[in-house]
Amino acid sequence: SPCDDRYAAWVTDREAFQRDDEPRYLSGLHVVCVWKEAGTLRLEAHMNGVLEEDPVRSELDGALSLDWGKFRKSLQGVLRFSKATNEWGNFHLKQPYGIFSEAGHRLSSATEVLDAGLVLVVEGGQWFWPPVRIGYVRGLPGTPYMIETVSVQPVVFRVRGFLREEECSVIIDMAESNMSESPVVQMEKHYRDNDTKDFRTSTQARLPSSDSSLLQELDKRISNLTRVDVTHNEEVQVLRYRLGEFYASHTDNFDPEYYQNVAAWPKFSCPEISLELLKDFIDKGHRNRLLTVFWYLTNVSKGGETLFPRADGLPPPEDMNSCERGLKVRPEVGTVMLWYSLRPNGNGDPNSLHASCPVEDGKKWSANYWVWNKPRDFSISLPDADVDEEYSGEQSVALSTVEAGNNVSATFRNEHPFPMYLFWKPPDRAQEAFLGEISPQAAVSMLTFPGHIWHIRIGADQSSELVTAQVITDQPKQVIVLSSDPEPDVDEL
Ligand SMILES: O=C(O)CCC(=O)C(=O)O
Ligand SMILES: [Fe+2]
Repeated sequence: SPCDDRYAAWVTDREAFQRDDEPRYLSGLHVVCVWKEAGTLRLEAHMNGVLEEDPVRSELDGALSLDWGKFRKSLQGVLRFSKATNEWGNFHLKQPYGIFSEAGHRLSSATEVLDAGLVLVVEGGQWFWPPVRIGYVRGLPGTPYMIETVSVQPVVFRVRGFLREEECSVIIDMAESNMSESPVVQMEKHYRDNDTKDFRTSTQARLPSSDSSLLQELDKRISNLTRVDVTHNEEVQVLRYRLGEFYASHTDNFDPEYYQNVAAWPKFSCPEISLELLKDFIDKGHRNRLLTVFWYLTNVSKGGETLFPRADGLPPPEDMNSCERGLKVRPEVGTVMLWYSLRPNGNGDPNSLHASCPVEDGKKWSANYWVWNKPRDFSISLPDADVDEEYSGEQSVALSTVEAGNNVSATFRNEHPFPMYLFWKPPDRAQEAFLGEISPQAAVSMLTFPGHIWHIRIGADQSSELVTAQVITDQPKQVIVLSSDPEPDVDEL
């Protein structure tokens, strides 16, 4: 198909799925190529985000390109998904599926789909970054940020240097005078035998964006990262953990199974949400937290890691307070993590379980930035996709994009007999992003942008000796060979 050389950035390696207790694919995210040939629309679809030897192929009547509603219906037919792929019933509350270009634009006509050629179809209705594989790094178009995959199940990314250190201190200052005990909406399953204090001991403050131009700017920066509109986010929740404080393993989304009898709960531990609202506010599961952008506002010298106990294919932990097993992410000031609590099909992802390990030295400041799959304003109801085939989606997100074609593929080849270490140097940031080792006689490729600066060092930390700094030019494919210049041998002269 005409998309053959574009698939690689959008499909995830089958080997990257480490769990043997669930399917090795991304449920509900389909990578689809659409093109016109002699008046017919041709389609090739790699279902559920993995490259298939035998992709779904189909032809549609060319006239469909004039009728968005029928086009959507036919595309859904070819991809053979139905609203029933969602596990919570009440399908009229499920949101219509979304069709996006590679740049993350929500498409709203068949002409746009044909122009895009390659599209991502997301059953859950909102953009979803495919993880591709652990260690995969992609540049966020139009920005200096690099998105690094740190886990595939759950889907977790890291973006270093996303917040400036000065921004982090301003946020801490804003929060410091407003700290209160962190509320926990305890799952019904747990509330009987758990006291909130055994579950979470940090303190928190909510900061409304309306109070701060910095927070408004961050709303935009984050929406550009998530490709989800700013109307979907909660007020940021700043967290402070002092020595020994922690948060046991939990998921950030709400599983409706656990919230069926809210009014009957003897103790309701989240004063922010009124009882009457709670049942409705999740639309019986269809209105939910989609993802978390987690901000590290300080470094932590010991402990305080964010733990994903089910990463690396691990079984569900028996002890929600244990920090023994799992993927541990070390807080670094200015870094943000992005993880998805829902799968692309809109269902909850139990692998997204995570915790904050106890701080063992100093203090940890961080923040939750929760993004929902639907707008937070309950008065905005999305149309029922069954009756509204004309649905063109919510308003498109304002993205600071350059054309996807401005990506540069840079290959660093190490011809030395020892490993070298690759760092990306964000503009106006002191902290560099460590992006991996290049073994002797090996090469590493990165998606990057003209003007990006890469540092090659002899050790894996930023204080080790700088061998060279490389500025990316605007050539689409660049090979940077790391070899020692032949030095004149003084003895022989
Ligand atoms: O502090 C962390 O690393 C995680 C905190 C968290 O998951 C939460 O507050 O929901
Ligand atoms: Fe959390």
